[in-house]
Amino acid sequence: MNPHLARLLRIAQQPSRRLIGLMSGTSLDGLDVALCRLEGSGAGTRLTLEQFATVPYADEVRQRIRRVFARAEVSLEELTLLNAWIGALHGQLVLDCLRAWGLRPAEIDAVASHGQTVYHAPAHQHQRPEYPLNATLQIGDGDHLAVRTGIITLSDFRQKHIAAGGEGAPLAVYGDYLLFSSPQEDRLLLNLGGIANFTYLPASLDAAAVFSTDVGPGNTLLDAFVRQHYPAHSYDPDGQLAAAGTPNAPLLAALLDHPFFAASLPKTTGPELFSPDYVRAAQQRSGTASLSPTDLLATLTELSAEGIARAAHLAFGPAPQAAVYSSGGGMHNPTLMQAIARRLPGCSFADTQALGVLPDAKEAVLFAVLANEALAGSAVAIGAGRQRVPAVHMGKISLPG
Ligand SMILES: Nc1ncnc2c1ncn2[C@@H]1O[C@H](COP(=O)(O)OP(=O)(O)OP(=O)(O)O)[C@@H](O)[C@H]1O
Ligand SMILES: CC(=O)N[C@H]1[C@@H]2OC[C@@H](O2)[C@@H](O)[C@@H]1O[C@H](C)C(=O)O
Repeated sequence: MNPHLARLLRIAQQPSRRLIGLMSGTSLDGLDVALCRLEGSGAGTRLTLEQFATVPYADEVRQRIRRVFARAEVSLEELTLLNAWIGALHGQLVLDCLRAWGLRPAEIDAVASHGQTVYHAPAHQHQRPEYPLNATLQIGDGDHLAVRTGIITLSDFRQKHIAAGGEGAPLAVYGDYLLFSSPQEDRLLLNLGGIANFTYLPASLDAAAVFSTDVGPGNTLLDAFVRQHYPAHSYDPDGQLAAAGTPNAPLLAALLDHPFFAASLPKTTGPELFSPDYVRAAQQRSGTASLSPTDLLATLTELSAEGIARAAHLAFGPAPQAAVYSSGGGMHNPTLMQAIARRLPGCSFADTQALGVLPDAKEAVLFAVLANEALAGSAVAIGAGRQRVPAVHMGKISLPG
């Protein structure tokens, strides 16, 4: 037998696994690296986050990704080169983290790599009748990562979700359901990333009622306009710029005038829709093109909060009551968090540290959990009807030799 397959079999049969989860999101701020010990699988999963680091991307890396990120037409050569280059880069960053943590690659059972989303195209968003399907693309090839590190690598998780009828996202629902369900309270796990999304976990523990959905922009529009108007910054530090401005009601109304916000749940989206052009078009329609940068940022902050509230109202009625646990970089933005809390007065707010998982690590941890399920779990059956979540194992397996 191929010795790598024999090792894979041993890893799958072990009572626990040491996995590294990797996530690079829409903010392009860097690679999240989570070293996890996972015991058991499924609802019996016990997670220990042993190490976590966000390795910042050099500007050159961010600039290269931006050449192909969320654009309908790109250089195929650039995309081809980036796919291999990012796979090898992520492999090198894993080796750098292991060295800093005093660990050898042989001490890691597998790497679970999300890669870098470059384009997300659910059918309701691309609306091309000749392609009646959902699609998404993450680059950062798993074989390059496996060969560079010498570690078995699982990657490209979203394709199986789509092949089984999903939109390829949010995948958080699997990890949230396995790690954070509680009979004590209804919970909303709210991720404030470039795109905001939440997972509903009922206190009833009824798996059929569990779902996860994107809700609209999180940080992506805020970041884009901060970079444009305040080149020394890549985001609105602590929401101070937005706090100095005044939300503009006509612009907010124009920004919210899109079918996405009223579309039934679950749904996904991305910067392909919520782009700077989306904002500029809304400014033209509402006659607010000359808005001051702080008023624009104040309005975009309200947009992110309103998208979250409207999805919560769609799901739970006019007065949602749940325990909200936030994660993602947007939770560090007090102006955004206050705008959300104002719209959900019946909810309590904490972050996922209260549930034992570092908020900034949560997405990288998710991919370690997904890999653990692929290696040692059984397909998780969640949701029902339109909110049915594909009960599949996810991740392509790359052997290092
Ligand atoms: N102190 C802060 N004040 C305001 N915003 C912040 C702060 N810290 C982080 N952020 C926001 O969080 C973003 C990074 O968070 P995160 O890593 O969750 O984004 P992401 O990787 O794009 O997430 P996702 O993959 O879910 O899209 C930053 O770009 C910024 O918008
Ligand atoms: C296509 C894609 O990369 N989507 C991301 C994005 O970032 C946040 C939100 O949109 C979420 O749907 C998803 O990532 C998280 C990890 C998810 O799949 O749950």
